[in-house]
Amino acid sequence: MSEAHAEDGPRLRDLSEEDLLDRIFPYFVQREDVLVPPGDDAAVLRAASGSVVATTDTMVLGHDWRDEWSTPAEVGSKLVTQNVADIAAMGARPTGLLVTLAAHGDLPARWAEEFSLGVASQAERYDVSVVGGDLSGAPDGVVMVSITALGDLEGRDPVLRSGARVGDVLAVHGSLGWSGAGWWLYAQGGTDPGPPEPCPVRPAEAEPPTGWTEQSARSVLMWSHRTPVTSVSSGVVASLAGATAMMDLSDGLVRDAGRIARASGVGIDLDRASLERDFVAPPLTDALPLDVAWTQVLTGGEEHSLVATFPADSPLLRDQSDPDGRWWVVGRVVEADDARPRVTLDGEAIQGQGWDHFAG
Ligand SMILES: Nc1ncnc2c1ncn2[C@@H]1O[C@H](COP(=O)(O)OP(=O)(O)OP(=O)(O)O)[C@@H](O)[C@H]1O
Ligand SMILES: Cc1ncc(C[n+]2csc(CCOP(=O)(O)O)c2C)c(N)n1
Ligand SMILES: [Mg+2]
Repeated sequence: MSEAHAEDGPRLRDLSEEDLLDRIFPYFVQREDVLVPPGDDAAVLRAASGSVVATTDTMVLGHDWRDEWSTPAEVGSKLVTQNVADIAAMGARPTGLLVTLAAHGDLPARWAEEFSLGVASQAERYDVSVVGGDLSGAPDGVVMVSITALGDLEGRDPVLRSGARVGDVLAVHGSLGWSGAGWWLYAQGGTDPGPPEPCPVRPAEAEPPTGWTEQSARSVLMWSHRTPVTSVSSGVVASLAGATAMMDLSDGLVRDAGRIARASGVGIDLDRASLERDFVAPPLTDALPLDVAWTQVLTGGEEHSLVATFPADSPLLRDQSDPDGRWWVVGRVVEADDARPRVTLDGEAIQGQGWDHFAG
């Protein structure tokens, strides 16, 4: 909502913290495991299984989003997905979110409200309550938003990065490279051509549609960049099916698979033919040159699909019944070899390693 800056209406500096919270609290629906809702010094949540999964993720204006590209609601929605994906990647379900907004006083109060609305609607998608947060001022021009997410393993063991074993296969749930491709299109100076008719859906939501046009392909990729999605139920299913290691894909397949490989003391060899058949495909190849489509599949960030390793004979890999989409095998776990990079493609080194916050 870049227009919000031009809008009349109060700025944050015109409101007390209570005034702003009074505008924000009504968006947040409390689920039954919330014993003390937002408004006291801290919230109280039921911890049914006796352990709490906890993670946090932050976004900064200019570094993680641009107001020309993303509405405040889309920023809120993406922040929720980033955090929920980390909970899902442990094989847990999210139970509570704590939301922090640190902003300069000239920010329209409407920005904070629409951001909160985006948080609330994406929290609804993942069936998780917003149980509190924090407000802080910031220097001119600075807007930073952050969520701390809590989750419950419901009695399951957590799925760590360190459990991959030689002989396992590496599989991906959801899309690869769509968000990174959207970012690339924006960075090229592109604008979203607008929702195509009929609006296509992403693979985590339903069957991948066919019949893309360049316009519908560009639009869905740019949309995926603004509002990526993850699947909590698929993380739980993977855990129940015996996933040996799991992560959400935030910094690209090669870098994140490298994290599993390092934590597990193994190597991972990606399979070019599988990636080409199942991922270097429409809509990516309708909107991007082929080499860019490959780069985004291998290294595009902010996808928040899940990547996991499984024993090669896991029945889940042949199961196509999950309405949230299936797991696609993209590689295999091999012995670590000091003479080769941790992650290879058909045994060869890969150009480009994915997103790093400080190196860019
Ligand atoms: N400033 C910090 N202090 C303490 N621990 C940190 C800090 N930053 C990150 N960590 C921890 O380091 C680990 C890796 O962090 P990282 O942010 O890369 O993981 P992630 O949340 O899966 O990634 P992403 O932010 O890309 O989704 C996590 O366990 C995280 O809690
Ligand atoms: C304006 C702007 N510039 C660059 C990017 C790209 N970007 C930012 S963070 C990230 C990786 C995931 O971060 P994290 O590990 O914190 O989840 C990527 C690929 C963007 N979204 N907006
Ligand atoms: Mg993660």
